[in-house]
Amino acid sequence: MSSVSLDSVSLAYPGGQLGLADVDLRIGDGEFVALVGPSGSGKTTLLRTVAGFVSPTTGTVSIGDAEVASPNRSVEPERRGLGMVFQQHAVWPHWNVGRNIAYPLQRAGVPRAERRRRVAEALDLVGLPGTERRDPATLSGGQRQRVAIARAIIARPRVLLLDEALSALDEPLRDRLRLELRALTDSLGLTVLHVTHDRSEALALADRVVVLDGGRVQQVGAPTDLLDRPATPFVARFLSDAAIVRGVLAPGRFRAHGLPLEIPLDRIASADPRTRPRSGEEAELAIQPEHIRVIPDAAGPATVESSLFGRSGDELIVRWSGRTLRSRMPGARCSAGTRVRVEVERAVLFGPEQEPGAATAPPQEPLPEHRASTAPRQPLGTVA
Ligand SMILES: Nc1ncnc2c1ncn2[C@@H]1O[C@H](COP(=O)(O)OP(=O)(O)OP(=O)(O)O)[C@@H](O)[C@H]1O
Repeated sequence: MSSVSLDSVSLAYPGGQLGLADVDLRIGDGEFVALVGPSGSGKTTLLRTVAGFVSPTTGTVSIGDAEVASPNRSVEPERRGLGMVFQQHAVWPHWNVGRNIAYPLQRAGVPRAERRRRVAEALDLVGLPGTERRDPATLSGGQRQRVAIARAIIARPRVLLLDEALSALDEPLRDRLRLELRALTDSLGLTVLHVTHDRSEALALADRVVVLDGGRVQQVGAPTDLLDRPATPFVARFLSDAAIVRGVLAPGRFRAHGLPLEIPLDRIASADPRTRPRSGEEAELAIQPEHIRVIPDAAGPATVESSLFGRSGDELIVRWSGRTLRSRMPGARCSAGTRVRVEVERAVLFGPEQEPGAATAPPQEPLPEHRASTAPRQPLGTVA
């Protein structure tokens, strides 16, 4: 039995904007699933559709065995057996911690003594024992999010919906709460649907990650599958900052267009062996920054344009034949201005049909991780 299912769900907002397009998704009992995608890709819409705040235009939503939404019928959010945590305004400031957490039980008519016992139990679970009488204003941001989590789980929901629930917190608190959240949801056997703009968080926390774009599911898979076998250049670019290089398959090698780069086929995996292009055919390669080796060489054809310090190795932006490439290889240390040569250790091959239109219209959105960095603003991995 699936805990949450969406079958052919589409949703158009009253103004005509497309929120979701033909989404099929099955989330198993006790599974932790993260939803990621660029801004406007439909993450919040999908979560709100499961929650019951919006209704699908076509298709159905089921929780457990019960169909909770279809175009002509919608079960109210509070009758869907869900817990929810949002990024902000999650705790009512005029109520003390205990009353905040007890609210769902109070609405359900649970007697006072039972409410007290369960509030204490929930506070224990989120690591805030004995704080029932505290004013939320006296809590830190992380403690307030723990209160919100306690309130979300107190009614023993079947499914927990998290909308950027950790995003407002600073590192390293966010990191710690991530670990605690995963341990808590595992111990309670909760099914979790977690919306986040943070790709690393999604990959770190989830059993499976759903990548959305334009309201459509682009790929669903375990984190390692998505990184090793992205279904489309978009997924490789979005999740891994992969450079997308177009070229042609020659005997035994891939030859790039507009870049003096040839890669032997034994370093290239196929995204989908059924559609692997043949020799002489046009193709696209996705190359992750972790697989681009930059070697200092005074006679090299490329230059390190910028270098950001990273714990395990520098993050380098390399200018080569009019293109920029990103390299993030463990152990690499290289300063800006260094002449280098570039080697590709691994790449994933796509036939042209795996992303129609990609060859002529690469997405222009900067990668989220680098919005605030000193790296160049143009998207990496697209031919200049
Ligand atoms: N209330 C609304 N009325 C009209 N259009 C909406 C509404 N909410 C969302 N949309 C549109 O639906 C699409 C999906 O939006 P949604 O908020 O689900 O994306 P998202 O992936 O959560 O984005 P973000 O990461 O920016 O929060 C967008 O085109 C958006 O403009």
